[in-house]
Amino acid sequence: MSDLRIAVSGAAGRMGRRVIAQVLGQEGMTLAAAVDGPNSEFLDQDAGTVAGVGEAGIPITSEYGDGIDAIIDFSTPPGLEQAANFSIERAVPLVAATTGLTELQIALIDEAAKKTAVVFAPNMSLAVNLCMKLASDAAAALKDAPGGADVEVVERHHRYKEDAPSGTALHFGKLVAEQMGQSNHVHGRDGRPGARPHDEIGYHALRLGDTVGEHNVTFGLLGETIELTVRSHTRDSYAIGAVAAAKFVAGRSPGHYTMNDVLGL
Ligand SMILES: NC(=O)C1=CN([C@@H]2O[C@H](COP(=O)(O)OP(=O)(O)OC[C@H]3O[C@@H](n4cnc5c(N)ncnc54)[C@H](OP(=O)(O)O)[C@@H]3O)[C@@H](O)[C@H]2O)C=CC1
Ligand SMILES: O=C(O)C1=N[C@H](C(=O)O)C[C@H](O)C1
Repeated sequence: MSDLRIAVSGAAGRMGRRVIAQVLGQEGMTLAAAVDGPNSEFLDQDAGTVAGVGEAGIPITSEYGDGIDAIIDFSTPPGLEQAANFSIERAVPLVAATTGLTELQIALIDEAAKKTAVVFAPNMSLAVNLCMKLASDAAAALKDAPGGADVEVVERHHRYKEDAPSGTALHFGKLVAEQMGQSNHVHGRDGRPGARPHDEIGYHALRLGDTVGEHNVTFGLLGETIELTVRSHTRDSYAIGAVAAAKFVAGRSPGHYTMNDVLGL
């Protein structure tokens, strides 16, 4: 069987470099394109060298070319748009990992899923996706808890992160609200907001040094507390999941697929 030809979008970024390292290190997979921003200082440089894993023979460019079996996108909202438009034009399967997207950008991903197979997830890690299932189960079990259960989501990321709260934190909140019905999503608290109502989920975003990514979901009951915490120690946890997702979508029927599908959760 011929190698799976992967295009990496956001190639010179923190995540793109780790995805390139995974792609180059895997049997049955080839790096077909490495796309970065139009003004990237890394244009024309070798993608493997920039990733720190030795020459790959693929230059970083600002455009996609031919012969791509799947795109893995960890870039910026405009980078995601470019990747999704290419995916739509050529029916190339897409792994969309960029967060902080607008409704229009999400609609573009939905458009791609009509043409090809798409995994769109705010977090590609096994541990985080398993923790999401646990949070959903906990929320279902606690929805009628005597005295009610207050839910707060706290996330910690590196100082360079541009969106807040993280896409993962928002997804944790969405999953909890699907079970418990909270309609009021509050970002931080200040002043004198008064006693906490039950229909609220609070989000708190910490930005600290080089923290890779941490999420904590707390269920506060009267008399006891449950906390779920998941910590990513290296970006490889996301890159490994994204490469598994690319293998999963390649050659599959059009539609949206989840990381639970990919990871068998
Ligand atoms: N789903 C998941 O599991 C995870 C998602 N993420 C998300 O991935 C995204 C990237 O994170 P991170 O790697 O830390 O960010 P970085 O800022 O390190 O990297 C983003 C890269 O995208 C490049 N870029 C800009 N425009 C385009 C374009 N049109 N096409 C292709 N690339 C482009 C940037 O180039 P330039 O600097 O020249 O603009 C930069 O090199 C974020 O949204 C983050 O939240 C991160 C980790 C895990
Ligand atoms: O920007 C990051 O680094 C991360 N972003 C994703 C998010 O916003 O949820 C996933 C992960 O937490 C790392």
